[in-house]
Amino acid sequence: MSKYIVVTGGGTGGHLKVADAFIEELYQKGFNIIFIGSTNGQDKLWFENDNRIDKKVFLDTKGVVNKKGIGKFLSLFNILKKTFYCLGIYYKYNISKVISVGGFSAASATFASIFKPFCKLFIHEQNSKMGKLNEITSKFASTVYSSFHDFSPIKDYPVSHEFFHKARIRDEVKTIAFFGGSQGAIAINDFALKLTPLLINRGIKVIHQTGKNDYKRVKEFYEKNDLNVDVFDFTRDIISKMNEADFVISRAGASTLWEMCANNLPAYFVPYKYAAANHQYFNAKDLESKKMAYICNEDDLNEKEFLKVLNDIDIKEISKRLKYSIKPNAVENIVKDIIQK
Ligand SMILES: CC(=O)N[C@H]1[C@@H](OP(=O)(O)OP(=O)(O)OC[C@H]2O[C@@H](n3ccc(=O)[nH]c3=O)[C@H](O)[C@@H]2O)O[C@H](CO)[C@@H](O)[C@@H]1O
Repeated sequence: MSKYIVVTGGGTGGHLKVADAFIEELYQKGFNIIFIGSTNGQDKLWFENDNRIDKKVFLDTKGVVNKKGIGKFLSLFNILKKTFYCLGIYYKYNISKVISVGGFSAASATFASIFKPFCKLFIHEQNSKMGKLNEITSKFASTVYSSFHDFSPIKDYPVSHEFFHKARIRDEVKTIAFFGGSQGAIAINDFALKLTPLLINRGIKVIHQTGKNDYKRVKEFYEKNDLNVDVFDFTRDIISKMNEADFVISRAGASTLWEMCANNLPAYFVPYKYAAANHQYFNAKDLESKKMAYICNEDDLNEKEFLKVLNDIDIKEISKRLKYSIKPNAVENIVKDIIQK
């Protein structure tokens, strides 16, 4: 068997974080890793200088789903062209297993795995609703892994061990964090600007991740109003921020959501309403229906309503329930399963 294995996919932090978990586990197991992503999105930022990866390929591909007419046709044609390029790589390195974490970055490498005889495709779907690419290619996959779907042989989500190691049951809300996901969320930032003065008045500490594009505006607001907030655009050390927080107002991207579960950190989710098939809402709904989270539509965000929740919340009970919502070692178990197949 070839010791080379392909990991593909990316675009946003949610996909890349899972790709990173696979890369680390495969690296620990002594595999030679080929990563295939895109020049568009954040793939290069995450993996261009990564020494665990033997070969990095960044293809000039873009998404197809939101395009129309000739634009859609050209994107599809480009993906097809790059599919043949990936096939060349698969033959050269005798690839027999491809792991896709989805996103448009994964398209060409995933199709190539379907075209190559005796090459097996494994998909990790992060969300409660399947992405378009995964929906199409899952029919050809050996196994599809998902934390939200019962067909998955392993339902735990690949979350770094440190979120489990540093988990703690919250018993009082002393610190509240605002998280906008890997790109930040203006709706959450706007809400933070209204809510933070009220929280600070109550003696609550505030942490705020704004995303790159809105950082300046938010930081200036806090400075101008003399509000002492731990504000940053993006951090590589999100675990420290999560660990310090007792309650979080957050987008419901899958990686963030499961990391908070692993850390036993209760959340008030504000799903991104334009996410494909409204998947962020359904990601959060799964937890809310088990009384492990709150959900608020971004158009309904209201400080008074939030403060009511804050007065009534049994933070300890929710935090305790979260402890049983996810188990560690998901990526180890998935990789073991892939190796056996
Ligand atoms: C707008 C959109 O379509 N977002 C999608 C994207 O979200 P997004 O890229 O925001 O993904 P997630 O919330 O799943 O993951 C973000 C990752 O970045 C990390 N992080 C975040 C902030 C920070 O300062 N530092 C840091 O390291 C988080 O800990 C997490 O691991 O992919 C997810 C997984 O497919 C989907 O569920 C989301 O719906």
